[in-house]
Amino acid sequence: MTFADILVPVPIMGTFTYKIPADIGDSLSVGHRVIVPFGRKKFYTGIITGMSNIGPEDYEVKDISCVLDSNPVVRHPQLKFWQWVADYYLCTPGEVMRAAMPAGLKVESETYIQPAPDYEESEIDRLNQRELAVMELLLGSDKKMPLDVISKKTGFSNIVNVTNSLLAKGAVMISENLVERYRSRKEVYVRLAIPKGDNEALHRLFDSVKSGGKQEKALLALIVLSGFMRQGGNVNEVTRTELIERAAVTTTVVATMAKKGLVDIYTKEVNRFSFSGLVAGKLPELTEAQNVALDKVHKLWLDKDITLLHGVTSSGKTELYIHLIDYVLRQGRQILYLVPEIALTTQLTRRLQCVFGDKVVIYHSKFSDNERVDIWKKLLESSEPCVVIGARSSVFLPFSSLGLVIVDEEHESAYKQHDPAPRYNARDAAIVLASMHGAKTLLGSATPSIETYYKATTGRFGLVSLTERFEGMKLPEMRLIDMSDARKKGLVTGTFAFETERLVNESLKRGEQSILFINRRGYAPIARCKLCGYVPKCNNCDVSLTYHRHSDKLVCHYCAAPYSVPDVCPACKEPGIEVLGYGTERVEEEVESLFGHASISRMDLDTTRSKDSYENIIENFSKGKSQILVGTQMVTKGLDFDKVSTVGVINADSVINFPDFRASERAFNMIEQVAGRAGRRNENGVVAIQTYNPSHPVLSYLLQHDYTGFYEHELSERQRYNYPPFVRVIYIYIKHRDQTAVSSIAFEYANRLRKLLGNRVNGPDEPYVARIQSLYIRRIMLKIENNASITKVKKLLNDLRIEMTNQKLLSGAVLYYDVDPV
Ligand SMILES: Nc1ncnc2c1ncn2[C@@H]1O[C@H](COP(=O)(O)OP(=O)(O)OP(=O)(O)O)[C@@H](O)[C@H]1O
Ligand SMILES: [Zn+2]
Repeated sequence: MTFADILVPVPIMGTFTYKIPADIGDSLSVGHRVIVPFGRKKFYTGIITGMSNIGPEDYEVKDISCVLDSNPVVRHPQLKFWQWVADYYLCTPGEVMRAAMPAGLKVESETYIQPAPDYEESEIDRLNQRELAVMELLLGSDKKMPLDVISKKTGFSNIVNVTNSLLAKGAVMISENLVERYRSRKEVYVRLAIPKGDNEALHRLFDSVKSGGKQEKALLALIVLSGFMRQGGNVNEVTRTELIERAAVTTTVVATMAKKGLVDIYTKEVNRFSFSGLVAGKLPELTEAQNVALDKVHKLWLDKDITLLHGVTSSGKTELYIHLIDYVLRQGRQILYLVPEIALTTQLTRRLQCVFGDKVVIYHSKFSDNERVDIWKKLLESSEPCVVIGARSSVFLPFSSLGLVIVDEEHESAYKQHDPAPRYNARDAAIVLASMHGAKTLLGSATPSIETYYKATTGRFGLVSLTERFEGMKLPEMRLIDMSDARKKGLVTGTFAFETERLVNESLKRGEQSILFINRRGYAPIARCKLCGYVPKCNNCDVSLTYHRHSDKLVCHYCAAPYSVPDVCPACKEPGIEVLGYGTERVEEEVESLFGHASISRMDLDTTRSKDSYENIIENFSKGKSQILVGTQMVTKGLDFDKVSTVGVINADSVINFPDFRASERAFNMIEQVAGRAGRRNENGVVAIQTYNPSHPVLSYLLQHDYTGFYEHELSERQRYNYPPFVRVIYIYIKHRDQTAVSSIAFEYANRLRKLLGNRVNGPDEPYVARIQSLYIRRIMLKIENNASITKVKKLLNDLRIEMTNQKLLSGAVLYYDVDPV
């Protein structure tokens, strides 16, 4: 073949054709990784998606620069899946590729700059101040420097402009270098320098070391570890680390032995992800109710590909999954087990490892890039049955024989990626992935999403229910606390009603634990001048800033920009800035003062930035080292603790009052889920729900743990106001630096779209936060009937975008789609 279609990780539609150099033609196939020149100067990693002998005639085709691996790194079905994601979520396959592959597999070029060789230092006074700063930096170092380093060292954010003007003055030249980020891991091994079975040689080895000395110890250890004296078979490979540990000697001893020719030291590339040698254990015995449910799942599998397991909290859904995983592993196939949040992998991994040993593989973003590449390669090289536990991006792994996909907590909005593209929902993508593999999908939840439950009750999905908790535990008692009433009566300290405080205290006295849920991180969500009412806002986003006590900064939760707390109010110049409201930090502080004798942990984005922090917090709480756990939605779902009896929902209203058609659903799920952490192994479970709006309908269903009642109520609302599952929603976002421009572009776009789609088009509106990172935002909502052709609508949207781009009506604007927003 002479030409290859190559997918490049850029947001441009379609693939690109390149010429295959004659000398490598035979070794290439679909899924191979190559480096190709792209644009004026850049190089990218591309994936071959097709090959042919006929090339394009209307333009000159560039050559593939080089081939990166001897075998394909992407499987054929993966490419099909990428294409589906791109088509469905209205983005480019290149964007999907960018999200799908670990960065370590995407070699990219970086721009370097250096002084031009014929540049005279005497010309330096022709440079302006910024140019001068860059030039001095370059002349002071003898190497060429990457642009981003220069930008960091000079503090200039727009380094491209300076570079261009320096180029124009002939002061610098630029070049592109390929940067390979993935580093394979090398391990050092030691072996005896004699053939196995040669006893004479072995004697000679021992003769040449001092009896009772360190070298003799090392020899003995090496013989044991390698199984050198074993009858038959090969010797085991022994790492130097193992050897020096076993023999209690230093590396110098081993090096000396190598010098004397007693042993050989050699290095080998190893996969960071190696099967750990953990052995499998026994399957848990199921209760009768669980067994009935399991049989029902198997029976449904005869004619349904997708089944919903609706089981109340702590009914043992995980135990059921374990049995199904075992069944599929025995068929020699792979399982993908999706969880919405990394926090959930800790307990789950342990539970699964007890049963499946080293067949358990974990994959998520807290792993280093190198580790992720190694897991990718492992799955690529072997089709061994295994179970992969992962967050949403694991749908992109190179599975070869998927037999089952489990989506735990399927209702979770964390399955949806918001930014950047692809804006996919891993639950829905996983269903498609499973069907491409001929695999089954099991969705599990105590509070299924409205869409899923609708499909399950109308026969599209199978439905299996578990209505009882394990060991007949009761669901916890729900207590509404009317905060305005409590405040009136003076029954509140800080943010805690006396009642909540009392419940936590009683738990403590019984030696039990409490979880306190507050939906905001930081110390206080608002800062304000108490004299003039001024509220500091982010310079780039249309939001007020959250005060973080730990760093003593005001932080924007949309762009992460930190600001110092002003000593005097910028508006009235008086020292009047105070902070209002409660976030996790402040609740933690208050808990410390109320329950000083207890030990407290906090789990939120800020306390879980490092790789093992989740594990430590959860581990500490599990083991009873802390008694009270304060946290954001991270503490609400899926965690399994024996001793929690009190759960406090500190501010239910902030969960309920959100301007969005899914607000009620989200509130019901979140509160029912966090309630579900209480009373899993004791009968004392109580949930205190603090609210200023006790008559809100969602709360009345929560009080009864009445999921189906809530579902029916919500479904009729959705029907009345024409929302999913009765229509599909696509949001069209338009962003621009200029407020007037964004308005008129969005208006024009909506008008043209309305001519095509009529009253299916709603808006444009300003979303809740109308400016983020200096871009003003408008949103158009599209509601499409379920029986309409979604393909046609998507084509229409794409055509309209192209038409408006060609007429230069979108210049300066960012436009993207969010399909099935959550
Ligand atoms: N058959 C069983 N044998 C032993 N222990 C069980 C069994 N079924 C459930 N359990 C125990 O009961 C607890 C709750 O089970 P599990 O975590 O699977 O519930 P869940 O339905 O997934 O709950 P949630 O929806 O809250 O995540 C766990 O500690 C689990 O080990
Ligand atoms: Zn901001």
